[in-house]
Amino acid sequence: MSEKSIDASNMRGAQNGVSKASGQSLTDALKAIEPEIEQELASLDSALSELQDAATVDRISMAAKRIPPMVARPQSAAQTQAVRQPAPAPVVSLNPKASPTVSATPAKPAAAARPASAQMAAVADKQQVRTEPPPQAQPTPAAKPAFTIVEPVKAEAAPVRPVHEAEPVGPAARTEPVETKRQVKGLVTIDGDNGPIPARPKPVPANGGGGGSDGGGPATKAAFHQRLTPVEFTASLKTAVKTIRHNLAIVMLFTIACNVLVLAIPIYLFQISDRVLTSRSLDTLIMLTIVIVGAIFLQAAFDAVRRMILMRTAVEFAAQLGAPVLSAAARASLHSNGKEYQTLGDLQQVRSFLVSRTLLSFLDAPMAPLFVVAVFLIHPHLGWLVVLTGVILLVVTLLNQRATAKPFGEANTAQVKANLHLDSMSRNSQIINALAMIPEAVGIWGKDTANSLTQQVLAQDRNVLFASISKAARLLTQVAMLGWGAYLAIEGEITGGMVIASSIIGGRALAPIEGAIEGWNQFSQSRAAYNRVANLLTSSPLNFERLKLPKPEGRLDVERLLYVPQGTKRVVLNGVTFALKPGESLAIIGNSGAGKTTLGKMLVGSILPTSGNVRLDLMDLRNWDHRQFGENIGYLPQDVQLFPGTIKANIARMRPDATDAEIYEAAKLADVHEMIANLPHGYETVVASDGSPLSGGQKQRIALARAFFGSPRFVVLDEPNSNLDSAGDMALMRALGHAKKNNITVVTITQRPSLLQQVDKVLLLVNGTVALFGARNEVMQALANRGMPLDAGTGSFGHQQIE
Ligand SMILES: Nc1ncnc2c1ncn2[C@@H]1O[C@H](COP(=O)(O)OP(=O)(O)OP(=O)(O)O)[C@@H](O)[C@H]1O
Repeated sequence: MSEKSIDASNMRGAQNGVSKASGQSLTDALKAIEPEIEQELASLDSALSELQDAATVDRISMAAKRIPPMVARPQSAAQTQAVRQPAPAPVVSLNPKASPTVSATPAKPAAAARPASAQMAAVADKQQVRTEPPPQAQPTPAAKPAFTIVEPVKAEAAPVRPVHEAEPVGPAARTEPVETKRQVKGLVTIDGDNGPIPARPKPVPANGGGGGSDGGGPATKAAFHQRLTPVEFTASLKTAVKTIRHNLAIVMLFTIACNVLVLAIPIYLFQISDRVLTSRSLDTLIMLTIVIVGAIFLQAAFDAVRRMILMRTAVEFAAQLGAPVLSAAARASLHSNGKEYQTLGDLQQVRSFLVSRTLLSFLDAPMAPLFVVAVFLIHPHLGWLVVLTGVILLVVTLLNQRATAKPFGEANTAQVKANLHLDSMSRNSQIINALAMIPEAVGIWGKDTANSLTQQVLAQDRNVLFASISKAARLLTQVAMLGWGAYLAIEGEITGGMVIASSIIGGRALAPIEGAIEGWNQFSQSRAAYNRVANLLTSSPLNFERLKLPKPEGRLDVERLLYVPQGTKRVVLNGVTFALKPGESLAIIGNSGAGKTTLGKMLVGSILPTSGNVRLDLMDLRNWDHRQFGENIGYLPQDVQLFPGTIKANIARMRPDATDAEIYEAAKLADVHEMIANLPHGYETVVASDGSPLSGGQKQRIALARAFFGSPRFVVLDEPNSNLDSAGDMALMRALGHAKKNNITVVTITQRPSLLQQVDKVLLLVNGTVALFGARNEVMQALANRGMPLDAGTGSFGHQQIE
């Protein structure tokens, strides 16, 4: 092609009367680059033939065979997902270090399978031709493709990654795992999803149960629970406090040095007035100035170092206690309105105090006696003046503390309430907007905020008043020292320089006390914040280690449950007693307000009974290791909430170590795999905090899969079909059937008689007491005998008749 164009250009040149000389030089130039062009053509030919070779079926299967050792080994969820994700393969092909084998070869089979993906594959191929030198397109040894797989694993390190991000290159790569999964032993395939899911070796269940997670423990440890990490909040607190103490000790050394160097200025003044001015010695002045300049630099450096240490101490304090405080708050909020979460704000408060000017004043305060001694050395009268003012300032400090502690405390309480309202507003933003409740919501928040601000103004007024008194006292003292010093100078007891120096040193002695008074508010708030942090950490029930137990079988014993909510006299549950064998299923029925949800919460330990016990495998729920218990049960609450993140992360209870196989298993068990597969992004669909883009029924079904994640032995489902259509209802029935097959003990709270077909036993709750309990048929017969057949479809279980 190049040669032809060269000839043509020559011909055109001749025809147009272009000068011979210029036509000749062009031909010469083109001839000169001819070898290079030929070489380029040869290499392109070679590259094309390589690509044709690479597209053979043999190469595809070779590529596929290389995958198993990589994907079958235990990996984190993010890693396994990365292997499954389609996007990275072409990315690898653009990497000059990586073998192009895996990305290039599937392009042609993909074209057959999915026309749309063929275009993408072609793009990938073109990129390959442009960017990959031919020698690297050769088939590589088995170790090379390992790199091509590991590469995307790194790229997939981010935990949540919607699949649409990968779409431009996705389809070409999607065909690759399809080929792979047919040949790879030990891989599970999600139909309709993007690729193979690596299976993780399952621990052998001690009781022949459904297997799955036993709390993250290795298979060799049979069914015994392994804690992820020991929980020791008290130890974390001690470590953090130790760090602060240690760093404060170092800061104190720098503070002492700083304060000693501060004396340089009064000494300089004293020397100038009493020595330099009298002797008129320029040399002395220069020497003194050099010394004072050095001292000032040194003091500034020491001051900077101590501030830097304090800043790092504050960061370390927050870093060490952040996770423990959040964990303890999450646990403590179980029995309250969630105000414990604000303890994270307390941590912030302590952190701010650690870098505040107030703390520096507190640290400077112990050095005050040094300055007082210095003033005493100048003249005892002046020393006593400073001591007297110091005492006055201490009294002012105490009065300030008394006058401000209460309003500051009240301001803080009101602020906590306002923050809780804010939190609830953010959670209920949809309803607030739909019902135009913004003015009311803002009003409630405004009331507490106004209370907080009123108290703060009151406290700050008092604080400012006392701070002004202390400042005035200090300035008056300095004036008094100058006046009395002048008198003493007139009397010849001290020199003029001494008068000025003593005034400066006296001011320096009193400054930390004044600073402490000004920052008292911050100090008292930080002290209270620290106390709340310490209380939360030391009193957390997570601190107490429980015995490691085997994976439960699912036996449930409920004994004489009484529940009277705190602060009320209402008996919600009264003498509730029943038992279930492992694998048995129970439906709790009853009218609205009968106490079903309360009982359900009690069965999963989210509220504790006033008296009585709930036992799983004979062990009271209070005595189960909290983590182990949670891992072995499932719960679908009445009010379903999903976490912001992908569907797969939600099913996996946000556990980073969950494998795709476990997620798939839960989805299958809950019979929601088909529904998820029909979503445009399947398991990678990202759910927002309000649950969008899922419908209420879809959310409920995802939450059902979450309840079945990790092969739980005991599951409580509260109104699991309240949002379901008939298809969802059927899927739920099948899910209950799967649970039965897997020997899972299931308690279903329902108002709908249709679900009762799947259960072994039925419990009728009336006004918090067990009215009927027994085998399904017996209970139904008993109800029919009383003129309340369940199949009437009314959903009413008749309080009056039973009572
Ligand atoms: N913390 C509490 N403080 C006061 N009353 C409570 C508390 N918890 C539950 N109750 C009361 O206990 C009763 C039972 O509530 P529960 O939610 O368990 O009923 P339910 O049978 O699940 O009703 P529904 O079928 O409508 O969900 C209700 O009257 C409720 O007001």
